[in-house]
Amino acid sequence: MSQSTAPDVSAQVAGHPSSHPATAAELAGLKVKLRGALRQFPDFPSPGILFEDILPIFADPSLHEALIRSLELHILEAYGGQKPDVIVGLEARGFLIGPSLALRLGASFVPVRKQGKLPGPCETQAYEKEYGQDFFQMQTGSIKPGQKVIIVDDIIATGGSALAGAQMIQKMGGDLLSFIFILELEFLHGRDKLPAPVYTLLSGQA
Ligand SMILES: O=P(O)(O)OC[C@H]1O[C@H](OP(=O)(O)OP(=O)(O)O)[C@H](O)[C@@H]1O
Ligand SMILES: Nc1ncnc2[nH]cnc12
Ligand SMILES: [Mg+2]
Repeated sequence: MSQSTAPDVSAQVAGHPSSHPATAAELAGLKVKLRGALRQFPDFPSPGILFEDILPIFADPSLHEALIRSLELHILEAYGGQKPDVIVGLEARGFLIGPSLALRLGASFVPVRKQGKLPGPCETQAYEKEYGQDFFQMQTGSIKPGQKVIIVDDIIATGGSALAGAQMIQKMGGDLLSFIFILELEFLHGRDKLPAPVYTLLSGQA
């Protein structure tokens, strides 16, 4: 098992933010570390797409820890020490981030899955992304009315995937606090179509 130097923040999330050792300098250092790990693959999965590969972050426990710590620092600062009730992750790469971030914060994790994977009654939402179309689903009732929700995913490109998640959460009465991504493809202006504040650790392909 890997060693983690991060403190247990579950108490600090509930407490006063000024007691947390969060600093802009710490976050800046973590971002530099994470930026250096990303890889790009031209023409994947189709011609003209420059694919941003975030998987090296998860291959290295210290980078993995840097990622979760960065997102945790942002949430602690953004919400004044209050924690969200639910972290929602978008299948598939959002599942790499969502559960560990939720655990760190003492929040629930709820998945958005591609159509046909979830049992029982579901909410369904069609969406378009940078290189295709698909349908997302959530189990009906997986978000309770009034719950404070943050959506996490690896990348925001056109914003279509994240918008679909937001639409299902809002249909169930969730209070969507924000969207959090590792990387933003700024030239696609995806954040402009999203109905809550957007935070991205890194920007790319401006
Ligand atoms: O902002 P958008 O244009 O919607 O694109 C961003 C989405 O595209 C990718 O998911 P994809 O479904 O392609 O692959 P995955 O199943 O590996 O997450 C990426 O992980 C984001 O979820
Ligand atoms: N350029 C890109 N790289 C990786 N994932 C993506 N999802 C949508 N666009 C992407
Ligand atoms: Mg995805």
